[in-house]
Amino acid sequence: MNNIDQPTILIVEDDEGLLKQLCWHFDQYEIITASTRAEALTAAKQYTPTIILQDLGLPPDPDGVSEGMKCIQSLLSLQPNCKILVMTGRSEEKNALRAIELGAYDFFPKPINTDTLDLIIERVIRVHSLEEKNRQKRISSSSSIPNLITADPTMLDVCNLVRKIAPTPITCTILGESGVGKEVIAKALHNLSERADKPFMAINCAAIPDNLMESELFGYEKGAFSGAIKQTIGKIEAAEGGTLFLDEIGDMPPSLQVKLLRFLQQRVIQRVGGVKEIEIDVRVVCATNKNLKSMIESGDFREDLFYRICEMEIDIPPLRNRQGDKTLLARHFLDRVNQENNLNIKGFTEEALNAINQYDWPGNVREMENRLKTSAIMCNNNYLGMDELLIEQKAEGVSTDQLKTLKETRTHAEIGAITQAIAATNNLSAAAKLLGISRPTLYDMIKKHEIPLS
Ligand SMILES: Nc1ncnc2c1ncn2[C@@H]1O[C@H](COP(=O)(O)OP(=O)(O)OP(=O)(O)O)[C@@H](O)[C@H]1O
Repeated sequence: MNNIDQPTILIVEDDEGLLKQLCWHFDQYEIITASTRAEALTAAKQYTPTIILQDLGLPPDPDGVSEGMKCIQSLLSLQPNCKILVMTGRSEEKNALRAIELGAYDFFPKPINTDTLDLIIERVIRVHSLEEKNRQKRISSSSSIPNLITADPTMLDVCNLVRKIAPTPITCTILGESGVGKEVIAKALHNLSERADKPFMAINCAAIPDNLMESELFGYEKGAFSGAIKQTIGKIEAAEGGTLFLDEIGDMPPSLQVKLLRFLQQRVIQRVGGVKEIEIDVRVVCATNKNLKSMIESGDFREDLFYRICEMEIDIPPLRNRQGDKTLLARHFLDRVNQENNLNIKGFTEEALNAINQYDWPGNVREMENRLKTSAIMCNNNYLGMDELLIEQKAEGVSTDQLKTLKETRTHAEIGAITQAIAATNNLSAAAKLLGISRPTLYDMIKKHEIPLS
């Protein structure tokens, strides 16, 4: 990724003499040059410049501004965070203002006064560096939950709830499809509580055979059954003082549901084969992707246990329903894979990013994490593309869950686009430009849809 303290400057200028002069003047920076829109786009993709100095008169319209304006728009849709400084002729103020409307950051007149240009560049570097730091801070602190990245309003509500109930002894059950981050939330409940320095013990009720589950949970005394060669404590006892996370609680065998209920009511256990009652102080957090209420109706889950473990339910939405999270998480995982494997993949191709946003991610965040890990390792280019991502693009057409009223569809699309633009730019002016609307209109829409800004 771009080093914000050592900026890269892309100069887009078709006048060779001026180009040389600028390169010579800015020899303390990393400079890339381009003399056409196509070259500028290729260079922007490859080097992610911080600043772009761009002439408005570019071929095939060197005496007009049409190509220059198009170049600004294309560069900004590719690199919404870069700062474009437009070079204009003395009498081109109107064009300069149009360029600013399109998203350019500033303009300066030709012939170039290098002292003025130096001042502008220094200011732009400072602003860009601050914005970049804020963007990074916002991503890591938006949820204020360690290891949980989100910008989705529903998820941010979940994070608020987690912070509120973490310090309490409430028994929570986290509901949601596989891979949505239920264990991340369970760990957050532990880490944000006073029990944080005590153990967090997780047990996956679906992964342990029924006949071993009781000894796994409650432990056993020596000689309790053949093979019990020494006294062994179970997960509940091992979690003493901390948190016990019962994952896939819907798979708990009925015989053990009674024993678990007794433990939750009396807070004592007996090891298998033992007679002594052992007092235990643990906070219990459960999770499931099953519908416990219908399991109660079919007689597969005890109603009394349900009420014990669901003093508070925390519902985690699937990734496909979260606004802005697909892009945010994809970038987060790509950064992580880059770091962990010493790679330097700069981002996604436009096609790949569209595919990431259109795909439903049935395996949720886990699927995305794994997919990006393998794709990045296969990637030999600067940008991760469709060849590595291997996501099938959705066929055109209307799925049943798209059959909403026109108003609902529009509202959903507006909220999604606004949240994504803000997540991508972390700057309301740039977001408005990216969306092709004015800043006041963006404010009105944020207010209308009650979109949170932090
Ligand atoms: N919001 C998030 N930000 C970053 N990483 C996340 C997020 N949510 C989930 N993950 C990562 O995705 C993976 C799956 O998350 P987790 O195990 O918590 O899901 P789960 O809902 O408990 O899955 P299962 O139901 O299969 O047990 C983990 O590696 C986790 O770190």
